[in-house]
Amino acid sequence: VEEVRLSIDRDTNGADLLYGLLSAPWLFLFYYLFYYHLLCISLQALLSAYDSVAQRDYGPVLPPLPDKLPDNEEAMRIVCLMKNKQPLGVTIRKNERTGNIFIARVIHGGLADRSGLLHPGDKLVEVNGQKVRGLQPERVIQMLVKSRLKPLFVFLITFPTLFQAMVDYSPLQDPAIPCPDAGMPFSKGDLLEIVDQRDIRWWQARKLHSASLCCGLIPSTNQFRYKQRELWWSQPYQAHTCIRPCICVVLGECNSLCSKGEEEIMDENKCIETVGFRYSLRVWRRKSYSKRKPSCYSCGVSSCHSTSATICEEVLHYQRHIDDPPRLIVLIGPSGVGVNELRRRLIKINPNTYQGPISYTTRSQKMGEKNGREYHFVTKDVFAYMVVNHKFLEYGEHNGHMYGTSLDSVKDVLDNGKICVIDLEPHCIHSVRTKKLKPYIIFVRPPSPARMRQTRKDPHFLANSYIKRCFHDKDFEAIEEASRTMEAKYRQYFDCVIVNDDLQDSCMDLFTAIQHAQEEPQWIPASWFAPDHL
Ligand SMILES: Nc1ncnc2c1ncn2[C@@H]1O[C@H](COP(=O)(O)OP(=O)(O)OP(=O)(O)O)[C@@H](O)[C@H]1O
Repeated sequence: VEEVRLSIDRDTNGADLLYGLLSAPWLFLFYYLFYYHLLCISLQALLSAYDSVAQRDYGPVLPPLPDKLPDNEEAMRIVCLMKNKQPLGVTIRKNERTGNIFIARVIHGGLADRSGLLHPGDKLVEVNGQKVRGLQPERVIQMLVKSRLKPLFVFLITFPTLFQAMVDYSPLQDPAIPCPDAGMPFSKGDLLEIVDQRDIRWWQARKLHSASLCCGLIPSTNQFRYKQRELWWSQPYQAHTCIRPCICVVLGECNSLCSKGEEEIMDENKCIETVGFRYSLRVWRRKSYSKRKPSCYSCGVSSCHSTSATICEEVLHYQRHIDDPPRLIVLIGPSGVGVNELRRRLIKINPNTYQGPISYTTRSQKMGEKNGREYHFVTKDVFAYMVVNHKFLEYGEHNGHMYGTSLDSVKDVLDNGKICVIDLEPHCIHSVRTKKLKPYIIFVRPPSPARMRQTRKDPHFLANSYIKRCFHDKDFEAIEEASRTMEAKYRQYFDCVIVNDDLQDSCMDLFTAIQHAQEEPQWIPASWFAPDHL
């Protein structure tokens, strides 16, 4: 200001004055400093903006995991879907008993289908952090629909599809397999996870509970059927050795207990104390084995069931609910191994928990017997009517009289809340493998013939046993042979195997197995389970 006043006093030209002022070095320095400062500020702002952008987490904020997680972590998934106007394309089902919500169907071509993230059978746990258990399906659908144009987080548990092998398979002996080394051998009863079913002839699977996590090729159901047809046509010239399916057998084929006179078997009349046991039926069975004649009475339902036409059967993990009826306990074993002795002891020790079904017979009622206690006494016509109407799980003839175990008598026991324990011929297994009965099948295996000789001929034991039966030495080899044959053909159906060596130990094993069957989760065919599960 001072400099400008002096210039005016000196009557200086205005333009010169302005020029002088603007070109003054101090002003230039001022501009320079000012712009430099501005530039620094801008750069700083730019860098801090960059930093904050770079540091910012643009990933989804996942809802916290629920407290109770299943042991199998692989089964859990959190799925994030961005919904547009299109419907999600899933239907929901609620298990009324447990309140669990499941995906029932994934509509082909819908959003869920195209995402590949949701599958039928998946259990929904949370939708956007909100628990869904117990909610009505309509409410869950609303929750799914609401999050249009916002990320939709679904916490779910998937159940891998598992199958149980129904045959033995050896790829190295299969001439049809494209690469034998890529094949996966398996045995009846193995649990398989089929990971790829796209190829019509060869699936890819891995074995559960196996040290190797690698997948291998196995024949598809189509390929298996084709092999079966080939096998059928090639008989008797050449048989496939790579697949050993379960082949339908006739009674007597696998039970080769050597001949035994009826006098060696305790007289039926002395067996009034065997109330409710199918003693006569067993006597009849033994007679049939000894004569080795195929019987047409062996089973009420066709024993040549379709499972022989499948390579594997889908299974699911099942935990019996407290309100479910108890599972049917089926004991299977070669004649003479001690199935009846074990069953009788179990029921005798705890008659309030275990019970056998009351059999039907056409023989006349004896003194001291009561209809519906020892047997249901019926006429031949009634019995024939029941046979025709598939009422029996198993039936047969002894001394001109018919004997049979009906499905209804088994249901009566189960409906009373008791655990029904039956013994059955293995080829009749299919008659009990139903959703309602959910049988737990225990195979009773003999110990070595030497141990059998020791235990079965012990006079002290015989004095205390319920059923007194004399064995010859050759019987023990026959029992072992029958057991081997039975196990080879039917082990895919066995849930548990008990070796009947020391009777006390075997009783404990049986008791533990039955408890396990009723209280612990088990693998059961998906067909016994699916409608409630979904
Ligand atoms: N662990 C055991 N130790 C010694 N003896 C046994 C044992 N288990 C069973 N027994 C005896 O073996 C004989 C045959 O048993 P049981 O009648 O129960 O056989 P099963 O398998 O029911 O045969 P079947 O179907 O032909 O009647 C009986 O005398 C029984 O007491």
